[in-house]
Amino acid sequence: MSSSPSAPVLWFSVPLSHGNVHVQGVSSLCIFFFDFSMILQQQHTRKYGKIFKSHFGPQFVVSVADRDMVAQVLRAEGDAPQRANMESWQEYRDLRGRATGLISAEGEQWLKMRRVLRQRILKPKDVAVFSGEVNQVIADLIQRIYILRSQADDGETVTNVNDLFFRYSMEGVATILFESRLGCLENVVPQTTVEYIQALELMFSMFKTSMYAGAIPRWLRPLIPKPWREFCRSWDGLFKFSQIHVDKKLRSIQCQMDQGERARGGLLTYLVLSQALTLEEIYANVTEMLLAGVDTTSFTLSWAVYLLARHPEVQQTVYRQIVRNLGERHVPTAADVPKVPLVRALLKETLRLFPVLPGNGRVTQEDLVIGGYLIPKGTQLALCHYATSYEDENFPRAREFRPERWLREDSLSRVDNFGSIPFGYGVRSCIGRRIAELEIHLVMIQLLQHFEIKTSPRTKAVRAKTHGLLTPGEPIHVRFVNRK
Ligand code: HEM
Repeated sequence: MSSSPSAPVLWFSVPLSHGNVHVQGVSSLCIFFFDFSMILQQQHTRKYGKIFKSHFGPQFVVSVADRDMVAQVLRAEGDAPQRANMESWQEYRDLRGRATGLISAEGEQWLKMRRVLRQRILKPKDVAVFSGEVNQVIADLIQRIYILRSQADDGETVTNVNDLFFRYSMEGVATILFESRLGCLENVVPQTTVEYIQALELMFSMFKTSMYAGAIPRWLRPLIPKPWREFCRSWDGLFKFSQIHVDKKLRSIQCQMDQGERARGGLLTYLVLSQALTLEEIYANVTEMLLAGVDTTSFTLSWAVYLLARHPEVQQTVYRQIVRNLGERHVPTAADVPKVPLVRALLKETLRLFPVLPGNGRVTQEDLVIGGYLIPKGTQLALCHYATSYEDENFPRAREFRPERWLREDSLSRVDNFGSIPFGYGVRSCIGRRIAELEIHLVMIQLLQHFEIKTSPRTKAVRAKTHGLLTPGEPIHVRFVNRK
């Protein structure tokens, strides 16, 4: 969009007038995607309006917390939108001679990889073929719930469900990405997987510190070496793990070919055989996808279970639809999901209330006029969809957990709603969305078929906190009670 001469120039701030821009001295951190604490999003939107400017050290960020303005920004995007500055990720990759993956790449490099990957995992029908593999993981998850319950005093409570769902999500996404099982849901988890989990934990535990490290000039690193060292160490661990599994697959494909067999398989086999990406690009992409696909899915599942336990009437309605349309024990596949629209609605409503990525980052690639303000090219934007998700204007009775609002027949629902875009929107939206949906839909159906999920005396009111991602502020404990 071209700049309008009459629009105030947001970048340099403007004298008070209608819709004046406020300069904030708060820390708006540009991390994984964009961590702009959900509390701050809401507080600042109330105080400063739906578009305001913040600064983090020398860096300025324009926050947009309005459904229509967010839609305007995302609809105006070019072919290769730029998310936010990923310099520290890039620097690590340069240092170790590694390639960038979808998250960290920009421009032509990103476009090339996205074109390849989107052919295989972007559409629901592409991932529907993984239903069988995901169901095997779900069978192990349910077994694990029986084991954990049997160890509880009341024979029903599972403590810290996120630990369980973390293992499920990791196993599920790895089954699809590596075409092999990792053993996360077994009693004794293999050592390489334990090491990966440690690297992942390290990555998240010092996320903010490491990003400060990225923002600190290099010459200061000798004085404060730890954050950068840890950042590199965690990436080393993540890359090492992916490389082990990709190489294993390579060897097995080679073996098949040596025996004159045609190698068949899923995503990884396709990537290897098509040679559309270099081997380094394959390592980088599976590393970044695994990183992006585990906590996001597990936190969402933890919240969904928490909400269902606290809203038994909603749970009962969803369960009744499952029994009516699929049966009590039918093992669902992707083809069954449209028959239970309340399960889809449950996921949308969970992500509206607890969007695991509460905001999203973009760098404008052209001058834009948003809300009457000129936003010059190169400005960093924070799209605050946590704030818009809680607006009554976008979602009537927004604080209530009402999955049915997402059903077409619901009188309060609104189609094409940019108020809640937990997977982003457009050409740079989440490439793993369909994988996450498959994993969550199928597991929610089966969990509800097997168990009634109930609060236990240990279930507290859990608040969300931001820690790079929006996470439960404390462990969630619930009872998994056998269905009669
Ligand atoms: C509930 C689960 C998930 C949520 C809420 C989620 C959300 C998001 C969001 C908001 C973005 C940024 C989109 C944008 O900038 O417009 C994103 C990007 C991305 N996600 Fe997810 N995600 C989830 C699961 C997954 C899974 C399972 C995978 C991999 C298998 C994955 C891989 C990625 C990748 C690679 C990107 C970067 C895409 C690009 O830049 O082209 N995500 N995700």
